Amino acid sequence: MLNQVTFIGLGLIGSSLARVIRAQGLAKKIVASSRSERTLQTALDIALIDEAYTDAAQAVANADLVVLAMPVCSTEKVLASIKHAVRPTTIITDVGSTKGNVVDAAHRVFGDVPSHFIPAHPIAGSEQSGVLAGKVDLFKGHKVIITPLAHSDKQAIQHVQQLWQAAGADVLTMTVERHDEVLAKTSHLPHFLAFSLVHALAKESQNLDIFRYAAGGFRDFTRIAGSDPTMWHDIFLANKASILNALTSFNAGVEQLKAAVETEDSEAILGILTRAQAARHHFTHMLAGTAYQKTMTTKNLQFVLEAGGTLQGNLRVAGDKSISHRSIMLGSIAEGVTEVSGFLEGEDALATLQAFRDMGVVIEGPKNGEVRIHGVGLNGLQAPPNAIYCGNSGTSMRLLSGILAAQKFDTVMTGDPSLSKRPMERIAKPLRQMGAVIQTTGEKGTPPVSIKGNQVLKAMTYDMPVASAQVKSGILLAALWAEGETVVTEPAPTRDHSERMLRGFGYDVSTEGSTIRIKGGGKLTATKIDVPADISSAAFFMVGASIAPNADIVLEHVGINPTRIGVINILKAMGGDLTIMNEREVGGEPVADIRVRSAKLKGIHIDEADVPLAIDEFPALFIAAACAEGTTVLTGAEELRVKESDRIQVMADGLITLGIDAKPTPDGMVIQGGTMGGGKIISHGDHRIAMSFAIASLRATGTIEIEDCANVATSFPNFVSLAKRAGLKIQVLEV
Ligand SMILES: O=C(O)C1=C[C@@H](OP(=O)(O)O)[C@@H](O)[C@H](O)C1
Ligand SMILES: C=C(OP(=O)(O)O)C(=O)O
Repeated sequence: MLNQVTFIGLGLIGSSLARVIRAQGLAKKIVASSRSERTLQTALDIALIDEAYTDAAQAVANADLVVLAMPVCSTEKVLASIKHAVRPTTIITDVGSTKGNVVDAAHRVFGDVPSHFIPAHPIAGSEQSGVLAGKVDLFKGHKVIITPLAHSDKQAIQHVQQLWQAAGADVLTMTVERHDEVLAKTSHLPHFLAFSLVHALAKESQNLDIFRYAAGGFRDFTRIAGSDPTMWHDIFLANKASILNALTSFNAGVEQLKAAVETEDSEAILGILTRAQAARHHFTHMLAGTAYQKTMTTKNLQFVLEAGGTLQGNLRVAGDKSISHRSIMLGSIAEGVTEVSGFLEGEDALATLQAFRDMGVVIEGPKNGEVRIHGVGLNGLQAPPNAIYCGNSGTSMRLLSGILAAQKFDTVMTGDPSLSKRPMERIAKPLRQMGAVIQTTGEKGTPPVSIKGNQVLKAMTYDMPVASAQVKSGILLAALWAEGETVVTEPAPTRDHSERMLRGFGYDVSTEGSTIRIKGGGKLTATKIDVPADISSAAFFMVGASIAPNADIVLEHVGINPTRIGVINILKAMGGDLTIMNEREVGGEPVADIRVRSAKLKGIHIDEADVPLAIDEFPALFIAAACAEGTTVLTGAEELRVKESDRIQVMADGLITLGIDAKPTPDGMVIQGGTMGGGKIISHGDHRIAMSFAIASLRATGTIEIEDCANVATSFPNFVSLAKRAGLKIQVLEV
């Protein structure tokens, strides 16, 4: 609690902060000084302040904290006028949108910037101005940037931080220079453009008509041209250099789009628009704190499942994740336009899509699962502007490694905290053998992965030590650019979507037993891809319908590639009632509708040959085992320990919480079937753990709460709505 806070200036920002201080009783006395007597009188009338002065020096005399909240260009004058009136311990802060000129002003007035002067900038506002426009919640959830100097007083910094935190703001610090450069682009340039667009239109003779017919686009684009002219006049001058720089690069962008329109270059126009649209969506995600940027926010989703319920009806689950990733990758390096339908609009596949957009590929959509990829050929990828962010997706990072190893440019790939713990040497090592220069991080060889461009790759013969489709695919992709024939042998069959899809793009790949051969130097020709529903997503419903009483569902258009059907084999071996119907082939991949009804499951020793064919389905299958009569034993599945979470440990922990006797082993688990109660499950941000325990509720006797479920959007974004429609008693809470 401060004795006295003094505001110099009491417009929108100052009066909003005064309201926060008043509402929370942070100061005994609020004093203000303003050039406008009317403002001061109004503030006194509404009891926002206790004392008012037109003379700033008088207002600051007894202040512990002075907040400069007037237009930035007045800073020097105001500081000069209060210089001798403030105590040396008084903290002075400001709210200006530019920081360099404020610091310069302090420098000129005081000789050196006082250690108790802490510049700050709340990034909040509205086009309204004045003391009556202020709102107590104006800063809630907004960012406030503090730009302390090297010699700033630590305690003073802390006080200013606490003040803004009390206002509900998200406080961050950066240097003065960085602040001015960032704000020039994100705030000052848009205001500049809005003012100048409205001005240009208003000058035209038929302006009245133009404004009358102006639609939403005009409104959205120019809202901020209604902002306070004095304030913006000051900002434009105060941050002149950075704004002019930002304007120069903006102009270059305008010229580029103008040239594309002039020459009717559809490819270029679409390229600019789709990349802008994607960036804007990405930005919306960031603001909303949804899964793709989850690690940057504290937002978390919790699933709450009431016990009981059943599953009924026809369901088409989300598109196959593995095939969706590959459709973007191969489509991008093919010649011509590839059309994809049934694409999985989940965060993992979108991370791959974004990676290729970053490398200059024009990709339209996804819209209702449809994507059009304007392939650039094997030599057309361009250096991405930044590190490629793979989010939660191991498939993106390992397959991309193969492609990036063969490019002319250097790249770095990063991931979220889960992916950052996963092993990448398994792909880096064989790629090095082909001549790639690729570096993983730390003793465990995890992300970030750095790849040096401009290497000549050579074909190789490689016996894979782990049965991994990601490693196999990464190598096959690198082999497209390698001299000679690459030969890969796998220790057990893994999903062969890459091989099938390469053939679909007209590229010759041969498979004989466990050996795959591919020659470099060919070309891929664009094609059409129909992505089947993902058997890994369908698996939750297969298990759900098997364990729930009176269940009867049909899962439509599910991919039943023989390298993916472990879950069907295992459930059938446990006594599951599954019927495969309408088998057909779409674009080189077999699909079918699968009817699943309730069944009395029994425990089994899972055939190790089924392990790679059901590698992602074990979390769900463990739930089936918990509901089966007798013991289920899984061996040979140590790979589960290096997925999005340690799926052996995390599933065992969850099952034990629900009262099941589950014993983790180094390479699997032993589960005694029994009765599941309720409880709180920690999913460790692993989508498959979250969905598995959600379907467990169909047989549980108590409520199940599952923490950390936002990542379900990586592979199955509409899981909740589909599951609810089918009969799962699921609720989602934002916590
Ligand atoms: O190639 C693929 O699309 C995948 C391969 C598997 O990983 P591994 O190659 O690590 O077994 C699987 O777990 C992953 O979800 C998808
Ligand atoms: C392991 C998985 O995916 P990835 O390796 O692509 O993160 C999965 O989806 O279960």
